Amino acid sequence: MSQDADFPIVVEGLRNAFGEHVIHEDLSLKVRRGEIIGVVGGSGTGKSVLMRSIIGLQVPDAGRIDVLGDEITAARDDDDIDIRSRWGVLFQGGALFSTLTVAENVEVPLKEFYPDLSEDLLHEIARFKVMLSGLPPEAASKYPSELSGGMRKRAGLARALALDPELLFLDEPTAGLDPIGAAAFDQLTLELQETLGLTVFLITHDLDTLYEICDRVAVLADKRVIAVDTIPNLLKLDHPWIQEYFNGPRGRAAQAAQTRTRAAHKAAARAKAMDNQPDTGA
Ligand SMILES: Nc1ncnc2c1ncn2[C@@H]1O[C@H](COP(=O)(O)OP(=O)(O)OP(=O)(O)O)[C@@H](O)[C@H]1O
Repeated sequence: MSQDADFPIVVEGLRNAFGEHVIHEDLSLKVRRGEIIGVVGGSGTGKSVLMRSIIGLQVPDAGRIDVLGDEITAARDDDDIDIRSRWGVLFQGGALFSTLTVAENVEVPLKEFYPDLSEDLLHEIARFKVMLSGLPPEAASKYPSELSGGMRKRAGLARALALDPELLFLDEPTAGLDPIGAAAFDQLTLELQETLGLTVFLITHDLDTLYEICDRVAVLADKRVIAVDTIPNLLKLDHPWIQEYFNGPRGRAAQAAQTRTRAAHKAAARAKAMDNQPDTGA
């Protein structure tokens, strides 16, 4: 299999700086097809700048980025990136157009990439994406200001899914959500990844999200990705930030919560299996 089939995102030797302020130096990262990769790091370590570089919104000073086999860093401008329709992005805060309804927001990328679609088909696709994002049908005709924070995130997700992307970029999707809303959003992300076969690049500070749904976690520190691995393997590393992050009080609480969730799932599965046992009358 070719490299881009196995790794839809490949970043090599990336350098980003704003004036004297160097954000990334010789940063490399390979994202595997079909995984949910969590991207973590202290505030200001450049997680969003990395995402913006990958989707061509930030031109790096050096390095090479390939997405789905296309060299993003060779593109002259945004329109030169032919594969923009193959990814969807949920920016921090949703970045919805406030003067458009949720359905109209979802229709924006559809109209851009498929200008010949009929109005009826546009509406139908938008309604389907709204439903896929777990919003009630009536949300389609609402304006962003009429929605709760959690519903706005889902509306942003509906727009990110508009073009049936292969890659989904999520920038702090659970930030600002209550724990129940955050857990529901995590499960939605997992379901979408499993049913649509998405590769998900997920920037987060949310330890529960990392434990619950991420296959691997990339850690940004010292201007580069210092490790990419499963959480159990990251815990074996003795980097101070990794230890403080995953083994600090919040990290341990998230780990304990995951153990409890797994135990509850196992108990439920056992109970279900018992219910399905044939009744021998004994
Ligand atoms: N357009 C810009 N001009 C100048 N500096 C910028 C620009 N964009 C980002 N930066 C700086 O780059 C650094 C990394 O920013 P970025 O938003 O990627 O951090 P982050 O890791 O996503 O942080 P957080 O977790 O707080 O969201 C910050 O110091 C930020 O101020």
